[in-house]
Amino acid sequence: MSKKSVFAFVQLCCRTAALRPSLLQPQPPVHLAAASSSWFPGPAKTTTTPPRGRGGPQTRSIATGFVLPLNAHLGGGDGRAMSAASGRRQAAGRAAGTTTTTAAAVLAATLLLSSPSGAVAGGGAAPFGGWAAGRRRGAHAATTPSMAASAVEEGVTAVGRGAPGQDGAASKPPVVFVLGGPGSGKGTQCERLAKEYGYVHLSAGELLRQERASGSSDGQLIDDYIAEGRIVPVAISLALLRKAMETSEPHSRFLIDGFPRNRDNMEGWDEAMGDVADIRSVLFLYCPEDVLEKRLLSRGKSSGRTDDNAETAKRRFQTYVEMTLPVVEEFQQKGIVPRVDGNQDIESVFRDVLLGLKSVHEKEVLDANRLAVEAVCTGDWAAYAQLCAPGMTEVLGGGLAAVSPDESASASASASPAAISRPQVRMLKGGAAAVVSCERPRGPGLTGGDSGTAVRETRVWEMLDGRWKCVQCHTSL
Ligand SMILES: Nc1ncnc2c1ncn2[C@@H]1O[C@H](COP(=O)(O)OP(=O)(O)OP(=O)(O)O)[C@@H](O)[C@H]1O
Ligand SMILES: O=c1ccn([C@@H]2O[C@H](COP(=O)(O)O)[C@@H](O)[C@H]2O)c(=O)[nH]1
Repeated sequence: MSKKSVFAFVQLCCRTAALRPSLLQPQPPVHLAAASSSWFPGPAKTTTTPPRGRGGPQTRSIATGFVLPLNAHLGGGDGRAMSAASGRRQAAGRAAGTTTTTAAAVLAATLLLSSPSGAVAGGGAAPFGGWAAGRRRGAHAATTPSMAASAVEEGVTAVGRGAPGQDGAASKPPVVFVLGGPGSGKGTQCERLAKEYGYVHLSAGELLRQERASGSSDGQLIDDYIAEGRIVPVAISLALLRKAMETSEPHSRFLIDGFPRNRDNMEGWDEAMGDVADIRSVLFLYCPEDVLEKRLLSRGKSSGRTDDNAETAKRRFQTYVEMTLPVVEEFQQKGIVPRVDGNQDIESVFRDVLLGLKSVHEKEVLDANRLAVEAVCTGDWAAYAQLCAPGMTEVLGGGLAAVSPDESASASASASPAAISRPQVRMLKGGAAAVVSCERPRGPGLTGGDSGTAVRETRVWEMLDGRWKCVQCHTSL
């Protein structure tokens, strides 16, 4: 791509950069150790920031990393908010009811044999494709401006699931278990979370029904257990779950609906998956039995499910109370169980589900933010583009000299890993957007200051097509 077309692309980015008004409403005060006024500058403040030095408010193209003047109303923070001291670089950042732990160990071996990848839990070959394959830094680093520009164009079309992981650890697939009584709304809520938040929804019950329908040799056994409202032996359900996880797109985040249902499920999971998946949360939907029964009978009019009848519903509820609730309690003692009232309209339940998953989503945003900072500090614009929304803008504080593409490219080769400090996250829009502020090393893209000092950076993130995408970045120098 020629320099001219890079410039035209950058101009287009600047013109089309549209901040969503809802994100720009003044926010209640937040506790920010330093430079709190630059945490989330309201529109009035941004328009009055005087240009300083050679540029005043500027925007850096995500394509090239070099700095351009920004004529829009976006504005930038006061570059002097960062003191040398505060800106110093800081060092980086389980058969139903009867099996035993021994059975879990046998199960683990069975799962290894049945695993298509032959992966050994916790080591050896990558068990979950992109997750254990590690980070993709370096190899993707653009080394010339035109490579960076085309990487952006590819990145823009490559956004969505399947793009590089947004998880800082990037070695274990994140999992949220979803538990609750039969008919409490687990499937309904998971479907929506999957659609809007990019999770892969794995219903253990649905996997069992599919296995039964597939003509599997376990079909009759599965049928009997389901019709009786009992819990299928863990070796079967877990092998199905594991296979589904392994064959999902790389870097998927999983919602596992209706599992683990008893202690054996739990032990089986720990044994086989404890080292290869990261349980982030156990979402629990509670609902009175009479409501559950009504829902199941109503669903039974069209579902075709052999267990959607009054008799099986009663048995399922009993199994839930005797077997599943103790599992929920165990997770609760670990402090990872958001409890949501499932006896509300679907919309209200979803709102509470999002509140329940707030800490999970906060961690995701912080991880994405860390990856973005690393990409900027190492000049890995291809990786950066994957984390940014199309038309994303960057506003830099005053006093900057533009870095040339060549400087950016050569600096990327020698850049050290980025460390961020004092990250602050605030979730917005019911959890679909967030603002993250942190301090970071200056990185290769910024010149004109003491290279040993840090800069304060505030990024606005939005959940777009199931991925966290940076829609704007303000950097105070
Ligand atoms: N909040 C709600 N209010 C009213 N009806 C609901 C609500 N949530 C789900 N339903 C309905 O109740 C029935 C059961 O919901 P859903 O299948 O999501 O529950 P589940 O917990 O996944 O059930 P199971 O464990 O039996 O698979 C469905 O017909 C669904 O449309
Ligand atoms: O891990 C599991 C999940 C499900 N079952 C059996 O399937 C039915 C239906 O499950 P839903 O989650 O309600 O779709 C359940 O009553 C169990 O019999 C299981 O054994 N183990």
